[in-house]
Amino acid sequence: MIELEGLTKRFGAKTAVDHLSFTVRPGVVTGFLGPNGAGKSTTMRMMLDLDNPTSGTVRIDGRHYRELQEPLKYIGALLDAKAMHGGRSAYNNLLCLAQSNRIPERRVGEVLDLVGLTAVAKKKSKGFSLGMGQRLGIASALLGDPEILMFDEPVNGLDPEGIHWIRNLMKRLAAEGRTIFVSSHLMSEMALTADHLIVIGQGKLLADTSMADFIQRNSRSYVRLRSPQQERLRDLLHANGFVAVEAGGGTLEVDGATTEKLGELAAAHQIVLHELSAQRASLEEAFMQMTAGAVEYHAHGTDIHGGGDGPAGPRWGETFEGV
Ligand SMILES: Nc1ncnc2c1ncn2[C@@H]1O[C@H](COP(=O)(O)OP(=O)(O)OP(=O)(O)O)[C@@H](O)[C@H]1O
Repeated sequence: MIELEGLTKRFGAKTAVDHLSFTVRPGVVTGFLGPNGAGKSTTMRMMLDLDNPTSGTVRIDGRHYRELQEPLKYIGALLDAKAMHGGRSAYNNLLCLAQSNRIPERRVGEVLDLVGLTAVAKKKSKGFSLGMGQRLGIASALLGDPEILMFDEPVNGLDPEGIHWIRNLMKRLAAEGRTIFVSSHLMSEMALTADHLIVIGQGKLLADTSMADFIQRNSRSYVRLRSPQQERLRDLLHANGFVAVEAGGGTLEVDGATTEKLGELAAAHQIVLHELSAQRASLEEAFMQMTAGAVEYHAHGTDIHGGGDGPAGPRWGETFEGV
């Protein structure tokens, strides 16, 4: 388990991480999401004691990272895949890490096998492709067989087979009861991997929620209609208090209505429908909507939604269930 309490990091006048408090629990994959510059890497670095917090604390199974003896046995991390010593072979890079954490040498072979690098184990890592470097970084994270694993943008540079592999690896590790914390700026990727989400924007916590709840709360649901009598249909909808927005391709979108209600209304007025479907915005859209507040805040430096007539949904600084 990883626990953050009031974690804050300032670089001069810039607050990169702003009073973050959340808990990363075992047994699930927790996605750590935020747009570029949101403060994800800085947070992860502080979790690993690579950066000092300005204030606040991080606890790894109740202890500060510095208090962990042989930390690789508690927490493994892939932060910067290029952090390896390029002049050393993949095997020797891992061996050095293993020796400094009293991990038996046979484990080096095991993790190289696990990440599919056995064939290039003796090659210098500076010649590795980005994807091979990522795999080597993942091997180093797994070396101590830790209960907690952190991955910063692990699919970067991986080919589709590699992406599939890392997704399954993270799920398998979580199913073994480990704590898996993975950052990404891609919601679509998280949708396929994470069970729980922590979303940050401009260093602040925007959401701490299960994936299912996140989708439920943040994605807009609407009905899409297409008709050869589009104008009549639109007038009819307006006359009945619905706001129908033209969405291209001859379709209309209506918020806050059911397909049953709209289908019956059209039928009662003998309007032919070629499409009547319930739609839900994608996770990517939900994420954009949520973090749009942070971007707007950045641009205006004031209350972004003024009179409250902005888009429905979460806003900058607003809290969510579980936050
Ligand atoms: N050493 C530093 N000195 C000054 N500012 C920094 C430093 N490290 C990070 N920052 C700033 O802090 C903010 C958060 O950066 P961070 O790299 O943690 O974000 P991120 O969410 O990981 O973004 P990305 O997805 O682009 O990696 C950014 O505005 C960044 O410019």
